[in-house]
Amino acid sequence: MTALLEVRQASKTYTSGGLFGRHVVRAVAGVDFSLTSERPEVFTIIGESGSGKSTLARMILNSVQPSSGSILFRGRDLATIRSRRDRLAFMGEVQPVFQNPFEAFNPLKRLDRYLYLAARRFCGARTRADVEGLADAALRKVGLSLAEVRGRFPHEMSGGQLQRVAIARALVPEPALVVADEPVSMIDASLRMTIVNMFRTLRDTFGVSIVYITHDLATAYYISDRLIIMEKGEVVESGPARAVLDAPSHPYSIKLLQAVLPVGNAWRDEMPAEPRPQPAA
Ligand SMILES: Nc1ncnc2c1ncn2[C@@H]1O[C@H](COP(=O)(O)OP(=O)(O)OP(=O)(O)O)[C@@H](O)[C@H]1O
Repeated sequence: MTALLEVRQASKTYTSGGLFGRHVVRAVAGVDFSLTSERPEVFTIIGESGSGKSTLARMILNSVQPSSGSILFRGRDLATIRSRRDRLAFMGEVQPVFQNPFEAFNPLKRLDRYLYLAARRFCGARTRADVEGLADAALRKVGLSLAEVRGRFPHEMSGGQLQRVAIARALVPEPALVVADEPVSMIDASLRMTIVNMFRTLRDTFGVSIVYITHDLATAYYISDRLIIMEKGEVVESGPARAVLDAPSHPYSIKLLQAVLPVGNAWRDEMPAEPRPQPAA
């Protein structure tokens, strides 16, 4: 069975500066992991700022090319995706969710337009009924509906609601994989769990695999099936989430965990009920 995603010895080096001040940064160094296509999971990439998480995420999304190594989606090397048609097909299967929902949307553009555009672009929807039906179905997966979002501008929503719309937009093409780069770090702390729980629902109810990128061990512990911990571009620890976080062995992971565990425990004990997706209209 072909893997959904394979990251094979992926590395990325950035070079900046001129002839005399050349500066080389090894952002990602020889990262290996794979996600099966048989069972959806939440795979988490943990690391502090500058550890290479976002670069790795961009390589998985095919917006940054590895300097060496390769990334395969359903067995196909992303480097071979060149035509517009192939790129659209790939983007329909692998969708991003970014950190800041306020930056993801133009403040002057109504939110429903983003969903309609995704329906036309990725699903080939042409009629108004089809476009609206797809938008509504995606919004219902995150506990919203088109009636609640139609005609509204970004400033009319809270950060948490906006991030749910951003997730809904990513869900329009029914992707197999969502790559979520720090999706809750800009969200009010009281709403974070709602978003994090949503990823669990996507996995369990809608069969979507999630690559969840975070520096936050508490949410990682709560939702991840497996994880890798990155430091300076390298994977320093990997495995089933609970096993790694309950008994970290690398000095960096131990340090990370000691810094946040008391908060994580308190938070875990106070988890709110999981939000339910709404049935289709
Ligand atoms: N386009 C670029 N040009 C040069 N260096 C870069 C570029 N993008 C990232 N880097 C460098 O690569 C390293 C890894 O950055 P990256 O953004 O992937 O880490 P991160 O773990 O996602 O950090 P953060 O959470 O702060 O975004 C950093 O040292 C960063 O400065």
